Amino acid sequence: MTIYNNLINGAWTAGHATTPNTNPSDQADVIGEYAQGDAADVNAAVAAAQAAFPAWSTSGIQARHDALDKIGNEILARKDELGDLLAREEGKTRPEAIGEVARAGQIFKFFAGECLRLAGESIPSVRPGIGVEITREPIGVVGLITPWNFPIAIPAWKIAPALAFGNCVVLKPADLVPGSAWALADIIHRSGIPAGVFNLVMGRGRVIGEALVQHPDIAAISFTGSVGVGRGIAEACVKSGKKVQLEMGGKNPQVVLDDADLAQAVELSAQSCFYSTGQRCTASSRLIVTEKIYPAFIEALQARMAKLKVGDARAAGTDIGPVVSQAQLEQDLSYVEIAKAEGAVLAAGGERIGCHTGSGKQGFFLQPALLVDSTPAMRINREEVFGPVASVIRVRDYDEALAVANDTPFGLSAGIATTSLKYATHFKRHAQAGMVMVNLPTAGVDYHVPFGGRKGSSYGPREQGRYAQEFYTTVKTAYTLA
Ligand SMILES: NC(=O)C1=CN([C@@H]2O[C@H](COP(=O)(O)OP(=O)(O)OC[C@H]3O[C@@H](n4cnc5c(N)ncnc54)[C@H](O)[C@@H]3O)[C@@H](O)[C@H]2O)C=CC1
Ligand SMILES: O=Cc1ccc(S(=O)(=O)O)cc1
Repeated sequence: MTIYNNLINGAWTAGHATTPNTNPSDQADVIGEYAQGDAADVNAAVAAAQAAFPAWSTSGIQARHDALDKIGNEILARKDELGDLLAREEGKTRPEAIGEVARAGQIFKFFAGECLRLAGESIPSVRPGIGVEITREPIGVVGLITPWNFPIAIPAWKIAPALAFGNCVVLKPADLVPGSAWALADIIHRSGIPAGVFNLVMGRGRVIGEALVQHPDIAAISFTGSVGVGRGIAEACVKSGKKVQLEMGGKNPQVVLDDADLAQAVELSAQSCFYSTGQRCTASSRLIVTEKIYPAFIEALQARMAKLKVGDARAAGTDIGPVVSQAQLEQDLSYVEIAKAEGAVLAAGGERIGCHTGSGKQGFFLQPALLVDSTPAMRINREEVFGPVASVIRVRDYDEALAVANDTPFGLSAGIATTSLKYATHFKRHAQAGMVMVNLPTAGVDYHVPFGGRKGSSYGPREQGRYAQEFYTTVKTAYTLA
């Protein structure tokens, strides 16, 4: 079995132990053994990054552009192979996984361009004879902590802006999916960037993640994952004066109005609730449907769900791959039971199934679940499930739909299906979410525009696009006597 080590100061370094990376479509398939680091590895990685920072932060923008562009090109050239690895370790279908890898490549190429576009301002002083310049500088060594649901795109969308703006990086990928992060680290390592600028430390969140968050030489932490862990990280960062950026959960509403195009509303709901096995922070999990279209919508959605093919992530024709892990499968199933106990009616799916390939593979397969007649106060409508489980709430009209959509502690993404310009315009302005979709699934975002939410979903500056510079740079104001 191949052993994949950590990357510290430009050298592949063994951890104190290794963990098998297994395939959620088939637990008998072990992809490799991945290093488990410890606090000493974090200390070594941070020290290497600190040492590399003075040269990298003042290196020319052409050199940084060229390195990021080269990384992006290799990712794109290898998207099929890397996509297959991603589907194997995380359980997205192969086309979804290849799409995610392509996104990662495009992100590196976008931020290669951003190296050249970072600009300052020159402003006259209120005092005659003085010039004022406002510039952006790198912040130092950044700790990046990433989740399992986008094993290459989320590392990419944190690493690329960090490096573009002259920071050094220690990446701690999710314990469940180290393979794609390791492959990305290998590409970055071979791109020619100096030793120590980028470091990879794999291992447990409680060990590696906490050591990064507590480290005095880490200037900033960017985290994507669960609300509980995110809040703890924010508290620790505020205490120690670190900059912090969090992307956490969602309970994204999809409103369907009486005047919606029924076929379009059903398709976008099926896509955003169930594709990628519902394991996207942008997935919709609450379908808020006005009363006249409700019966036809439920019937058509059930018919659409009956056509979804659940199976091995890498098999041709699979629509919905496995749930990522046994623990996540148990969480999904338990929410179906909680919803039923609270009075919702299971109208489709919701049970664990064997693999459709008939090969006897031991995977975590769940038939996508639809719960109808649910009410806003039920736990299924308040807590993030993070699986292919959707609940439907019947409402009278647009006003009630908007109120229910906003009645959540989260605010990442919100969607509306309507043919009315009036309601679409009103919803765009009044939905309490960082991202709003009209006649589109709540999931499915571009890589070159800001990504992030409100309320309990996000904290700190936005990720992605040119807005990423807000987190990965610090502003300097310089006064010069002419
Ligand atoms: N919003 C999102 O994109 C995501 C949300 N989730 C939610 O979180 C739930 C649990 O999934 P997990 O993978 O366990 O998420 P998690 O929040 O535990 O893990 C995310 C990352 O944080 C690290 N981590 C864990 N504990 C840490 C700590 N004390 N200090 C620093 N870093 C730590 C993990 O190793 C991983 O790299 C899911 O069921 C889902 O509801 C999970 C993944 C992504
Ligand atoms: O990388 C994070 C990420 C990527 C894609 C999406 S979406 O499925 O397009 O909404 C969400 C998060």
